[in-house]
Amino acid sequence: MSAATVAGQSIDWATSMLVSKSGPFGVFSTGLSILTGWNPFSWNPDTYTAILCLVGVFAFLKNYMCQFRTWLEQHFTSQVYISRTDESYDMLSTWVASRGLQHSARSTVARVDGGRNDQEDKKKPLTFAPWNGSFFFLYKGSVVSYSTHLRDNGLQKEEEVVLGCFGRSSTILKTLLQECRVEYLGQIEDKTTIFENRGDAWMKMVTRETRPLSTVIVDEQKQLLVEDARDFLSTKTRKWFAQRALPYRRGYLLHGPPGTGKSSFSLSIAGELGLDVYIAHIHDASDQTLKSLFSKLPQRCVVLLEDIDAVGITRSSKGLQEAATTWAGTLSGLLNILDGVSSQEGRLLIMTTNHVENLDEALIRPGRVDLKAGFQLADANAIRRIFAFVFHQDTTEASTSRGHEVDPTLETMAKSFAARVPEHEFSPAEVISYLLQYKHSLAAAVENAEEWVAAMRKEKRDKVLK
Ligand SMILES: Nc1ncnc2c1ncn2[C@@H]1O[C@H](COP(=O)(O)OP(=O)(O)OP(=O)(O)O)[C@@H](O)[C@H]1O
Repeated sequence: MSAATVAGQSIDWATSMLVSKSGPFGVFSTGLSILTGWNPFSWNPDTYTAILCLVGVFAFLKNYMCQFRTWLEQHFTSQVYISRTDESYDMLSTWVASRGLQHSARSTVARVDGGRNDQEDKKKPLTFAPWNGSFFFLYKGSVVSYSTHLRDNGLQKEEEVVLGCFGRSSTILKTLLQECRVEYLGQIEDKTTIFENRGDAWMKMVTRETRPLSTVIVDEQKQLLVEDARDFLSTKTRKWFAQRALPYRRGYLLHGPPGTGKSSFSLSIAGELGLDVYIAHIHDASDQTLKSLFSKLPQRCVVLLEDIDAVGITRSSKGLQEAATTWAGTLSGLLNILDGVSSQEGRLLIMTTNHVENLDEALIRPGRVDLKAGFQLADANAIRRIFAFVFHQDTTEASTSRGHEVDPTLETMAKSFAARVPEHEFSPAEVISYLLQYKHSLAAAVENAEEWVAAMRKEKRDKVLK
């Protein structure tokens, strides 16, 4: 059949290409006519004209329909807006996911959930969240709409969720969000949530099991720091500060070589006191960004500024000096933020550094830093405790059967191991890393200790020579 016969019209060569059986549209038209019994290429021109008119009318009305929808929303529905960077977003999305509601959304965004890979068979689990569209669900008998879109906040585009319901009262939405909050708090109880800054917003990175303080091998002096923090957060102390109009803030400086447990200790303190941790990466933060970040901190939290020396704040004979650095902020700006009114009440600031001697006095003066704690390379006692700690699980059954007695064999081996590893030469992280190779063989860990020490010494010497 020729193209002209198919169309029933006299047509030019271009049209003939379109409708020719060998062309894509010809194949489409033939397929469509076989499947549905009607063939658009056999319609007369009036039909096309009518369709075009309808499309035109719809295009014309579309704007009015959008305006009408907005008007309806404004006058007959209520909304609650939830920003992606606010923790209420996590509360809502956890609630939505727990009920599988995200499957009602036609368009979803997939993410690998790095925070939930605690089960072996669930490596890199995927989570799906509603994205760029809307869906409806029933909540306590009310229809609730859930829609997401990108909101331009002037600096960047940010995901925003809009919850909506019919009527002028948003009570049902607030009840829903309260329920999300309660459920979320129940799920993160006994866990530590870690936030990091993305630009001037705090993003939840992970919620993980609280690390008990007993798993960080530190000397008795560090226990004083924990007690100080506990006392600071008590209601009595808060009132004491309020009565004297003193800024209710506390600052700690943890200093010492890499791998001695400064970060682990900070996270454990937060866990012990039931606080969330806010890690501020100040290297690429301008003064304005930092100010905005500090003003968004919740009351009662731990703010962690790691490797504070690395941003280029150095001591100088001329006083404050910002060394040649790529840091986007300034020392004076940072000091103002730490002292300033925008800095939230009830926050514990923990700064860590490998080079306390390089820090400017102004940064660590009392008021900004109230207590300092030095972390050292492992001494004999620490080496022995680390050994007992690492191999503790292998002997759990034995120690349980004897109550909570210390396993004498483990103790003897720990002492023997400590006698073979020199004091103040290796960090706890290095010792742990060595022991983990032998997690199923205590005896080999002790036997090969001297060999490991020799290899480590050589490696360190070679590094210095390079
Ligand atoms: N005192 C310690 N007790 C138990 N584990 C430790 C200790 N010190 C280090 N570790 C382990 O070593 C690893 C690194 O420790 P961590 O990051 O806390 O050290 P750090 O002093 O903060 O290092 P850096 O200065 O490089 O940031 C972690 O896995 C931690 O569990």
